Amino acid sequence: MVRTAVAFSPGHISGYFMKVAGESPATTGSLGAGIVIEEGVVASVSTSDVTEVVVGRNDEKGTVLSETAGSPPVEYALERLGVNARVETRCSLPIGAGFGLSAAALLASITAVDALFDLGMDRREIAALAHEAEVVHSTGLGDVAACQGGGIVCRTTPGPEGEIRRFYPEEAIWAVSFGPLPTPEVIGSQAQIERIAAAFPEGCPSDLPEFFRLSRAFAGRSGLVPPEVGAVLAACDAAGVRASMTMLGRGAFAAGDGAEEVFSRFAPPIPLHIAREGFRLLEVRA
Ligand SMILES: Nc1ncnc2c1ncn2[C@@H]1O[C@H](COP(=O)(O)OP(=O)(O)O)[C@@H](O)[C@H]1O
Ligand SMILES: CC(C)(COP(=O)(O)O)[C@@H](O)C(=O)O
Repeated sequence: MVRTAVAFSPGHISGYFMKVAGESPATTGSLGAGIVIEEGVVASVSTSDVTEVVVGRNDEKGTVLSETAGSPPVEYALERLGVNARVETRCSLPIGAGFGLSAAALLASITAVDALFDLGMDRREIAALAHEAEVVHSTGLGDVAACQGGGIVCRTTPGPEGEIRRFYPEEAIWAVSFGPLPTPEVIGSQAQIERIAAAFPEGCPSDLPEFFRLSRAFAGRSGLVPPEVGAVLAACDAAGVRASMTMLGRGAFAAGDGAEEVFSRFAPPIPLHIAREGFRLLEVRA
């Protein structure tokens, strides 16, 4: 009989980050700040003789936009756990566009695998394996650490066990996306990593306006802002809207009145919500 476990993880938009290279994946990661968003990934994991991962994307109404086979980081995690399963991930945000969906897919999938196979993993073990898979595949450095909880997150030491501060503003967040920016190409380049480190701001933001100020200063100095994102940010400046670039994706995010209107001049604005909680199991069904 096929059994299925379903789990969810929020996504995460980095406003700014800096890579910290350790001797192992566990000690490698990033420092930085970002927003954990309720728009994440649901993973349904079912018993199966062979491992198969299907990556699905829906619109807000549930209509399937795309379905592709395979996810190297998720397959890596299953292999490390020594299990075979059918994994189906569902998200609505675009993949590879700076919304931390690789980390969300890993956290949701591992949480569901743990429940399905009664592996007895605790939250720290689930996060440690998700982080390892992210680092090994260069798909992320700090998103797993962030998605252990909700809110606006500031990470001052690397890894899921690092120092993390959170606060929970009520503001609505908006995003626009012009497509992916391959994370491995950026975090795998020494020149880019050095420039990013030089742009990294000191300290943690104490409120949302300060988070946007620090993120925006970082984006400007990082050399990562493509022209189409630069145009959106300039329009936000002109309208007095707090905004910055989604790291690492070709897009922007913003808060407050006016954000939706300014973004709608460039691409369909995507409404986002600041998450209150991190990854979690939803159900196990026979
Ligand atoms: N929803 C998802 N389900 C399964 N795997 C995913 C998902 N999103 C991303 N991945 C994996 O991560 C890779 C992209 O990583 P990355 O560029 O860091 O994406 P993101 O910016 O969305 O975190 C994809 O090629 C895929 O292997
Ligand atoms: C910015 C990034 C290195 C990648 O983020 P994403 O493209 O969303 O996977 C993130 O993991 C971080 O360390 O802050």
